[in-house]
Amino acid sequence: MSSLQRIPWNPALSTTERRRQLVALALTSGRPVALWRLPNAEHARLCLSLKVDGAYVGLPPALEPTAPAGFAFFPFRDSDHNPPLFLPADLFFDLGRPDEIQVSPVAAARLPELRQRFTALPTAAGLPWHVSAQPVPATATQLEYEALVAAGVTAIEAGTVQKVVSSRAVRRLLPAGFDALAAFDELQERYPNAFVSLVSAPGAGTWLGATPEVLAEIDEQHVFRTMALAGTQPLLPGMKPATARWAHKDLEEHAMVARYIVNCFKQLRLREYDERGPRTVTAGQLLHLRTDFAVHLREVPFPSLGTDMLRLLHPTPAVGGVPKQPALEFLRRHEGYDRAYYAGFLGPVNLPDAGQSRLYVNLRCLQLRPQEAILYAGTGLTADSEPAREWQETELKLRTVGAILGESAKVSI
Ligand SMILES: C=C(O[C@@H]1C=C(C(=O)O)C=C[C@H]1O)C(=O)O
Repeated sequence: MSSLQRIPWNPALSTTERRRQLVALALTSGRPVALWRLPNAEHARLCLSLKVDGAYVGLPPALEPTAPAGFAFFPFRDSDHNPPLFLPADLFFDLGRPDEIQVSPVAAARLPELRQRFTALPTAAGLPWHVSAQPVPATATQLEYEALVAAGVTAIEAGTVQKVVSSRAVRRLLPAGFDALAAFDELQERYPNAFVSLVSAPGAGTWLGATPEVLAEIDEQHVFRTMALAGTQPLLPGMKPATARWAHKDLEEHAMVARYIVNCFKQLRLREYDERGPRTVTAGQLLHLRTDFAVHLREVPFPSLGTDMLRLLHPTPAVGGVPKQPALEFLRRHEGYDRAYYAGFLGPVNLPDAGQSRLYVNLRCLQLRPQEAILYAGTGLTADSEPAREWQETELKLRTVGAILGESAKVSI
């Protein structure tokens, strides 16, 4: 367990400049950095790792309070191309407490050197964000995406799968003068109830997003939570979430995710969970159906519940399908591109304190490249899916993170 030590810190810089220079400290020395803002929180937090290869791990992180503190960044599918990352918290900065910085024993031992490097950093230079070494993914045209949806429906009709979540990538030019930190701030402002993140790591590249979906969290009250989030419609002017009506297809798609979560609890022989929903929630300009699950960890003798559930849950049928393996196999064969960290999961583990972890599904996100952004979106398919409507749903989902790119052009290939 890495016990962080609080150190008073008062450089002659504003909070925003402190954040920027900490990011610069990481990036100019080839190190990973993560910046995030929890739903409905006022301030963002930042975690920086000193050891680059300490970051590469195979398994999803352990969430017990005794496990290392850091930031998890996991791909949709574990592969050499997209390594699962865990960024140990060597430096932890809470923008709500800008006059202190928390350091691991490793960082504490190197403080004089770190302070010196920090002070010597230029303040106006561009930031050398990490760029993924993987090729830019193939992007589907409307025709191609609709053919993928049709293939999914055929697989459902044939009984190979009950549900599968198809997705696609889109390339957009970055607007002139694009600044990833300013974009992060814009996402915070636009989406107060989303988990907003900006992660840059060697091997993974740089990812920015605002997701509505909790995968696994343990809060300060020792409550484990997860959710089924599936079923989507646009939030139209004058519409109230409480009176939204849902199509049979959405209810069915949602029920499959909720049932999957209940099955994960069953596999662990845990009966003491609280289930609420489904109810309608807003996520940007969209409405979703959501069922919340909670377990009071003080009331069940199950200290590893968070860790075990995380391993069973990912990827849930909100982003993969049912049954899991045939759905993943369908996607591997038909989807035609590498999702990389889209639909993976990310978030702080044992931060800001031991016993608190918050992992989210990496949705409504983009990958940053030097001149362009790659945006990702998917839709759950059932037997009733209509290809043109599913395309339209991906267009709507792309607007969440796409909003920060303004009217920037699509990259035509
Ligand atoms: C796959 C995405 O979203 C997921 C799929 C949803 C659906 O099919 O209705 C809804 C929310 C998310 O669980 C995405 O945003 O790319």
